Amino acid sequence: MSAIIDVSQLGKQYRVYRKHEGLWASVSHLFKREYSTVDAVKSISFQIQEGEIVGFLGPNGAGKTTTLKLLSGLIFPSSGTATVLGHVPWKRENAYRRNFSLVMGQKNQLWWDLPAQESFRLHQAIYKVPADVFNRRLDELTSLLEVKRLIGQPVRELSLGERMRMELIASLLHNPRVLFLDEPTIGLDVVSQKRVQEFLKYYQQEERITVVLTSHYMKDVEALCKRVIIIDEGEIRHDGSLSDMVDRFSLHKVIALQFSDGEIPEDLERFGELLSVDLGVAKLKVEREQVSHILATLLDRYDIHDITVHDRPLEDVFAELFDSHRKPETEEAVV
Ligand SMILES: Nc1ncnc2c1ncn2[C@@H]1O[C@H](COP(=O)(O)OP(=O)(O)OP(=O)(O)O)[C@@H](O)[C@H]1O
Repeated sequence: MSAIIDVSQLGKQYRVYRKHEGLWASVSHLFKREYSTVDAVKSISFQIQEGEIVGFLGPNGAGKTTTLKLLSGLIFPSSGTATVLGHVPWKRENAYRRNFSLVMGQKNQLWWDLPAQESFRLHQAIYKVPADVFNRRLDELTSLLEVKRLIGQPVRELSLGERMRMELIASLLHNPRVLFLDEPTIGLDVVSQKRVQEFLKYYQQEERITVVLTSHYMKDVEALCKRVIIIDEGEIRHDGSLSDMVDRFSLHKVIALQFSDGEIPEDLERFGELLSVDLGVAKLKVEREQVSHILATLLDRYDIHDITVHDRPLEDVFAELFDSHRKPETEEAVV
């Protein structure tokens, strides 16, 4: 089976204007500008099969949005190739446009001052969706996302969560086969995040569409993605199952302990970092390779009522993985 998304050695460089400190430097650089290049994406390759939902993860500035923009044909690559549904995205063929959608959590595609239903009708016209199909899909999507009563209200009056749900509807009305989601739950409260996650899960399973999702919320990733591609500084660091990712990058585990006498021993920190003590349960962060040795020693040494070993939360695994890669921001971007 050929891949629905096939990316081969794709690269994107941006030209950035180098800014110098001080008035004299600013004036002289008005006449002689200095540029440098940023490798936003460096020769990445991956394939995604039809019906997969893949988390595309990485720290700020890793190259996620750039990759999604390339795959949506919004920008041209500097090197390499890609096809989505057999189309080269940056050729911007109509047949491709009709079959994918890009939703960016930080950008609106809906008209701010108009009710969402007006934007939906515009989409219907652009994508030439027949009236009966459009009405049926709109009815289905607005019920699933529980926003039926809001589609006549100007978008600017909606809450962030309601607006995001409208954005999703707009992106799905023409029944795309591939959906790129860039931070779809950014800024949403926990309840709205969960609603969006549940909708995406249901919709993706029902329609078997292919989804590439970037998110900094690990709850989104845990709820939706079996496979994750991790990108950092424009390069792919991991492509595989979420559980393999945790196994590979999580250097620590957490041991939760409850002592029979309810007391926390004073010397517990000699085994690892004491993360918390809550309702008589002590959580100890220990090196993964030491877990069995530490468990044996603890059981031997103390009278223990209950003991369990957990993986660290995904957020912590990521923070550990990417912590050392932050760069100071000294350059100003130009498009
Ligand atoms: N238009 C642009 N001009 C110059 N540099 C850019 C431009 N867009 C992105 N970059 C740079 O390319 C790199 C990758 O940016 P990108 O937006 O793809 O990262 P990201 O992984 O989506 O980050 P985030 O999680 O913060 O959204 C960054 O160093 C960024 O500063």
